Amino acid sequence: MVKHVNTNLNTRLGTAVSKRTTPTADATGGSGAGATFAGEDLVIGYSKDDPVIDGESLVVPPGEVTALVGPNGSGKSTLLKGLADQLALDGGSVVLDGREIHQLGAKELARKLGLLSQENVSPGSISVEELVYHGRYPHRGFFDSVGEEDECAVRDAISLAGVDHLHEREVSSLSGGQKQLVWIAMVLAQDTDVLLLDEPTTFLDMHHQLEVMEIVRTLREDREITVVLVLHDIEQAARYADHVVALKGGEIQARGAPEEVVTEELLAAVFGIDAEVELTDRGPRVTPIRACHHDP
Ligand SMILES: Nc1ncnc2c1ncn2[C@@H]1O[C@H](COP(=O)(O)OP(=O)(O)OP(=O)(O)O)[C@@H](O)[C@H]1O
Repeated sequence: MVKHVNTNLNTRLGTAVSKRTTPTADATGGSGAGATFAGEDLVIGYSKDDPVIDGESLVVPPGEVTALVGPNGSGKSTLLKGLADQLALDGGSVVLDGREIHQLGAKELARKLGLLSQENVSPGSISVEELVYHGRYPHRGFFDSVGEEDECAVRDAISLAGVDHLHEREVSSLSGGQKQLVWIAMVLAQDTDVLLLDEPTTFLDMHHQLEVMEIVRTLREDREITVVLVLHDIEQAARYADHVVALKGGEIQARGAPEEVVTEELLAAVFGIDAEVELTDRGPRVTPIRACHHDP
């Protein structure tokens, strides 16, 4: 089963990755591999008096995968939105390849950083292909510059996300999981060096969850894309991420290699569960036993 998944995936990735070798690849904004990305002393929230994130810093290792984990309401999406300039910072700064992101124009930022948000709305009746074009051009006014390279990026993103068979369908007619794959195609079409993915496996069956995580792994290995993703499945986070950052109450409680962070102590303190953690060749295996005291 997994072998079958990987064979399809490699074929799809073969096409998608190859476009990076074109001489014009940098015209898309990509600086190449391993963008540097960090947030320092971040204050982010929805009211200045009561920020969700209050003074946290996060250095994202270039060309690697960092997973944000934590209970509901712990601030993962808020942090991601602040890092993506989707929520104005009330303090601190986010620096991408040596420049503060709020100083980048919308177009330049969209060429460097892609965000898969949880709050996706598709405009009216629109086909999958049209929507992925919107992903390639997240801001109005970009359509005047559509070229062969853009068409290629859209085609590759649709193929990579495995939604070729849906490309003519109206987005509104798709299932939740199918829509999620289309949102993923949208952000892949941006062809950025930094990808921020908020719960990319939401709504997906086990097969597609594995495919999406393998896409993340292969993008990291073949293109050295810098990825920050939010995951609720802690075993998946430990297996696919190089670094795990655990949040609770808007504060970073632990960060480091998966086996350092995913411990029985952390699961009790951050998630409020008694669990057994066994270290295996595939990373920590977590067996939840019961919900214990949970202080939100
Ligand atoms: N649009 C908003 N307006 C006001 N408060 C918000 C808004 N979105 C989130 N919050 C609050 O910010 C806090 C952090 O929410 P956030 O969505 O970042 O958590 P999360 O860790 O991503 O949660 P989940 O796992 O449930 O998606 C919560 O207390 C939430 O109620």
